[in-house]
Amino acid sequence: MFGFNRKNEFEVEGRTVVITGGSDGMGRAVAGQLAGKGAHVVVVARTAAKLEATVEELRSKALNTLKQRFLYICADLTDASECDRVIAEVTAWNDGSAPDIVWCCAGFCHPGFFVDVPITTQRQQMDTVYWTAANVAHATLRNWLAPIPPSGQMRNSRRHLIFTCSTLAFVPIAGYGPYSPAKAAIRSLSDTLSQEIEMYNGAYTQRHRNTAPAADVKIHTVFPMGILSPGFDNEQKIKPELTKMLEESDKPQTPEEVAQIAISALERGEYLITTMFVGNMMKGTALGPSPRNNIVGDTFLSWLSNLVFLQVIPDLRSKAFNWGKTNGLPEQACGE
Ligand SMILES: NC(=O)C1=CN([C@@H]2O[C@H](COP(=O)(O)OP(=O)(O)OC[C@H]3O[C@@H](n4cnc5c(N)ncnc54)[C@H](OP(=O)(O)O)[C@@H]3O)[C@@H](O)[C@H]2O)C=CC1
Ligand SMILES: CCCCCCCCCCCCCCCC(=O)[C@@H](N)CO
Repeated sequence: MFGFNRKNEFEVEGRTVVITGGSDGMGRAVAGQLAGKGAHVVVVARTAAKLEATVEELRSKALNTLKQRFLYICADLTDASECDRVIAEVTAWNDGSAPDIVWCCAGFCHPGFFVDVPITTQRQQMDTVYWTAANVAHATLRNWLAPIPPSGQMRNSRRHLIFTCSTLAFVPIAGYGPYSPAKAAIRSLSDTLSQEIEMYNGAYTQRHRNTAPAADVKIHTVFPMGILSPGFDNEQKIKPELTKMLEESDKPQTPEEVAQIAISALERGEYLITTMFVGNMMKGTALGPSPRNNIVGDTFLSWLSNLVFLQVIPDLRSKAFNWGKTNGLPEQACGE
C-alpha cells in the first residue's frame, strides 16, 4: 500500500539483456548493474577494445559467476542491417531465444550554434542519436512481434524496449540545435510505439486462439540530465560558453547514479523516467499527451512546472539576448 513489497516490474535475473552503447558512460554502468542483478548481458558498440574491457568488468560484477553469460558485438548501429545482424547473433548465442530486454544507450552529443555547425555534422547527429535507436527498435520489434500460431505459443515473461533520451527533448537550450531535435524525435517515437504496442499486447491476450506475438512488450524512455561520461568530457570541449551558462542549474550525475535511478524506476514500472528534481520539472512542463506514471502525481507536477516555466522560458531567452548584447557574436560564428 505504501510502496513496500511492491511487485518488481523489471525482473532481470536469468534474462538476456542487450545494451547498445554498453562500452562507456551510462550504458556501461547499466550493463554492470544488470550483471549484478543476475542478467546475461550483451554489450554493443563500434570499438572492440572498450567492449572487451567491459565484458571483463561484467564478469567480475556477476551475481552468479557460473551461470551468467556475457557477450560483446561490434556494430555501427547507424546501419540498419547491422542491427538485424546484432539481434540474429544474440538470438543464436541465446539458444535460439530472442533477447528479453533491449536498452538503447548509444549516442553522443555535438553541441554548437545551429549556423556554426556544418549541416553534415547535424545529419550525423540525427544518425547517431535518432537512427541508432530507431534501427535497433525496428530490428528488435520485428523479431518480438512476429506472429506465432497458437500451437507454438508458450507463456513468456514481458519484454522491455528502453530508449535513452535527454531532458533536452522537453526544454530547449541554445547551443543544442544539432542534438535536441534527434532526442525529441526519440520521445515522439517512444510515445507512438507505446500506443501501437497496445494492439500487439491485446492480440497476445488471445494467443491460445489466434496468431499472436511471443510475449507482451513494454516501452520505456529514460531522460537523463548531464552524465559525467567520456562523451560528456568531449562535448564540454566544444560547448559554447552561453550553453554552459544556461545549463548551470544542471549538476551532472555519475553514470552509476543515473543507471541506478533508471533501473529503480523501471522496477516500479515507470514509462517516462527522469533522474533528478530539475529533470522532473522539465518533464512536467512538457508532458503533453504522453502516458503518465501516476495520474495524480504527474498532474500536479505538470501544473506546478507549467507555472515555474512561465518564468524559466523568458529567463533563458533573456540570458541569450543579454549574452549577445555583452559579448557580441561568438568567435567562429558563420565562419566555419
Ligand atoms: N552525457 C550526457 O551528459 C548525457 C547523455 N545522454 C544520452 O545518454 C546516452 C549515453 O551517453 P554517455 O553516457 O554520455 O555515453 P558515452 O558518450 O560515454 O558513450 C557512448 C556509447 O555509445 C557507443 N556508440 C556511439 N556511436 C555508436 C554507433 N554509431 N554505433 C554503436 N555504438 C555507438 C560508444 O561506443 P563506440 O564509440 O565504441 O561506438 C559508447 O559505448 C546517450 O544516448 C546520450 O545521448 C543524455 C543526457 C545527457
Ligand atoms: C526548477 C526548474 C528549472 C529548470 C531550468 C532549466 C535548466 C535547463 C538545464 C539543462 C540541462 C540539460 C541536461 C541534458 C544534457 C544533455 O543531454 C547533453 N549533455 C547531452 O550529452
